[in-house]
Amino acid sequence: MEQFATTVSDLAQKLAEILAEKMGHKSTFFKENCVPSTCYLRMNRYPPCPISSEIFGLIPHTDSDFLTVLHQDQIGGLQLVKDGKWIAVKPNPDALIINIGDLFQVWSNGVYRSVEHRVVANKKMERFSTAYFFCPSYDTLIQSCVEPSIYRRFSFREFRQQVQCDVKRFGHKIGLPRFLV
Ligand SMILES: O=C(O)CCC(=O)C(=O)O
Ligand SMILES: [Fe+2]
Repeated sequence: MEQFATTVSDLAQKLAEILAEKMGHKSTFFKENCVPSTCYLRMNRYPPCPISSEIFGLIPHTDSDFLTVLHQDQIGGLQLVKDGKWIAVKPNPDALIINIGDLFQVWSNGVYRSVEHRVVANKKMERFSTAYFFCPSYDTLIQSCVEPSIYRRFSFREFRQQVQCDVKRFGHKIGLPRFLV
């Protein structure tokens, strides 16, 4: 697991740099602010669920990070929104899935989009996935790399606190719309 974390950590760093360069920014921002100690790994287990059409394995959400590197087993169940429709991601244990998170959407001023996704549990088989969340330190200021920005500047701490607060109050994350200018 440690080996996996080290490998995907390097991968996430490289991908962030490439995505930044594509926006015309050769930035040290990610190297300075998203270090292994501020990123984390989550191991997900989805028990079989005979009523999976009524209950989600994981409710629809966007990830609260810059990007997520995801490994899933052969069972399947991950779905994402494309052109307003839910589509299934083909399970492939030999591949990694890269999701753009909320922070890259802000940093790129909406050019890169944080993808909404969910997990539908399998009726008969349990499923496992491992997600690596590429995050900055809590004090890092998140802002667009171009002007005029559609989001106001905020710290990662403020973002996490707002998400937690909304989940407690409304039962779900509101996320980026809260930070529009
Ligand atoms: O299990 C999956 O395929 C997705 C996991 C996920 O979206 C998450 O942990 O945020
Ligand atoms: Fe996710």
